Amino acid sequence: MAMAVFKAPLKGEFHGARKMEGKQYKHHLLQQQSTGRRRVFVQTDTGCVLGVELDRNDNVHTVKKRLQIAFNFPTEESSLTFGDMVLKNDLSAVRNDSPLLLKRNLMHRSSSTPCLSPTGNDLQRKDRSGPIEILSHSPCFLSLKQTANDIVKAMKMGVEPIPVNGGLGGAYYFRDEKGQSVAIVKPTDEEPFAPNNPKGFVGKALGQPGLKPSVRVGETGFREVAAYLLDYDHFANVPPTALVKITHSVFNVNDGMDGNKSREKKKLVSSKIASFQKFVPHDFDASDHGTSSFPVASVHRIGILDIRILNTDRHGGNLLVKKLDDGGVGRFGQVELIPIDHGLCLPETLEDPYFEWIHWPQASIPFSEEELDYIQSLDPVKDCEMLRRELPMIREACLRVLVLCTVFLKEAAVFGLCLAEIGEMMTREFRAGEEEPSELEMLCIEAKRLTTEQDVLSPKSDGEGETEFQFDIDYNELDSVYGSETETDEFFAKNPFSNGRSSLGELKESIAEEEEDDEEEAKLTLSLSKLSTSMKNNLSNTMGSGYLKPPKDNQTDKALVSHKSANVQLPLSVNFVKLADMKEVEWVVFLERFQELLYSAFAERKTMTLRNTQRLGTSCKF
Ligand SMILES: Nc1ncnc2c1ncn2[C@@H]1O[C@H](COP(=O)(O)OP(=O)(O)OP(=O)(O)O)[C@@H](O)[C@H]1O
Repeated sequence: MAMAVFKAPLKGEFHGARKMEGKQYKHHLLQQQSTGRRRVFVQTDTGCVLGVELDRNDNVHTVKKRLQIAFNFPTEESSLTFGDMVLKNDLSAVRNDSPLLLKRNLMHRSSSTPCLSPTGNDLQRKDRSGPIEILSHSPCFLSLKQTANDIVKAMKMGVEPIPVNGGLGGAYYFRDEKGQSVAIVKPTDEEPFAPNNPKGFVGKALGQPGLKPSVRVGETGFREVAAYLLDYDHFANVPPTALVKITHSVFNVNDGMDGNKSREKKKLVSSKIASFQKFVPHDFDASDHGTSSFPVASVHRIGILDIRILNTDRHGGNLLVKKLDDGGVGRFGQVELIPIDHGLCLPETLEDPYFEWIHWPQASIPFSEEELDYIQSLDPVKDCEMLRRELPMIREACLRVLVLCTVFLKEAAVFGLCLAEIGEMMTREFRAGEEEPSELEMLCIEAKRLTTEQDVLSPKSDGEGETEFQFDIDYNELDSVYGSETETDEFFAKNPFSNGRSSLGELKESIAEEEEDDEEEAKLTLSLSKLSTSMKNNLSNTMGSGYLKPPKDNQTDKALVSHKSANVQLPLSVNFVKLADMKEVEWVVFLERFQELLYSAFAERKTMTLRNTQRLGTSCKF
């Protein structure tokens, strides 16, 4: 049953348009390589942004020196990071237009540290970039370039952006000369809990675990862009989205990490890294009205995207609805669906997704031939290559989630499962107040167990020079964010956001932790034993009883306490299985084992659906 998903080439028909424009892009890359000149955008962990021109001779040291002058703070006590990578000295991996993060070490930051914006106008003078700079020369963003030009023209005429009232994060409608909204801009440092959030949800530095523990503060913007880039041929209708460096006085800058005081009165100009999405005129969203008028194809296409990117936030408000005709008095005619807000997709670990469409009748209708062709044309390896190229800051952990979910989708579609069935297999259930792993997670747990039994995991194959993923970096990051071991313990004791381990990576192991692991193990075994009979039967039939062995990486991210700041109450979130802690060789074996387990899991799911349909009677068929 396992398909050769990694060998399947991309089919031209779905990706043709972007391929055509690729030549121009390649030319740009070659030019850049030959001169060694690059421009990067350095963002401090409190949100301030500066464009910096690099030449061939630059290294981390020389760049930090320049930043020290510009930002007016000692940069030797800080680290420069680029996605997963902490840059030591060499800058050759850094690509043109990349955003870099300058993080101060903990001892130099306190919650009262003001956001770095020492002399806004000075900074602007040193930074020669324009008011809106798209952080890519890729042809994928050509239409947005025009939108950006229209906005700049309008700004010169005095047309001001309008802050968006709803939502937890800072967002702004930018307008054209006619005063019409043409783009929605969401600065990364105004996300929920980020230092410059305008709605009082503050308290964390960029790079720390955010609203969802598996999505770091300041990293929702590139996810929005990833969703657009992965939506080949606008199959799901994601509005064009780019990462930009944008400068305007409308943006919010707080006085301190924990402060709600913005410097609104001063109205200083500030530069931000932000997601920049085409504004799509619409009539309402999917939470406002009944869903029966939604076209089956639109629901399927959006569902296919949500599955690939493990969207944890597809609620009704994130599906805009545009009426295409007037269906007569009191009736809706044709509508178009526009999926927005993909900031919480591609988490760093497997999470509980949220698929609003899961119980819509459209999701139970089999995929069409065209949809099946599209799914089969997907190539997760090429997707990763493309994302690494376009969004070099993307974390390997996110890419693994993308690969796993795409493999799952492809295999499930070949087997004949419908959208609802696939979504259900990915979704966790709550039983007796406890969250249980989804069927997908159970399969991963088992695949991981089988992987560890392989020869490749013997010490000699512990690959030298293997890629180290962000979990390794996390230890350092957490040390620098939360301090030394003692400080860390104290932090976690005070901060129920964590259960004493990083939500994104384990901290040092200790004897106490092993004891805790035993307890967790017992708890999880109990939890797993309560799993749906489908999974249990299925797994025990195909794998023997060993499958109940619980994972070692169970983590709970607990609620935060005080009002609004990062100490707001957040729901519990459990991490049943990590993907990024596997070395490359283990990951490949894991994927093989995973695919081998799928057939019987799908068969069992199909049997369950049939049983339920028979029990409910034909009237429940859509
Ligand atoms: N591309 C778009 N075109 C038109 N309107 C949009 C677009 N994107 C967002 N909006 C509008 O802006 C509102 C806020 O956007 P969005 O939900 O993406 O922001 P958010 O800050 O992430 O919100 P939340 O905290 O609810 O997740 C949406 O409810 C929608 O009305």
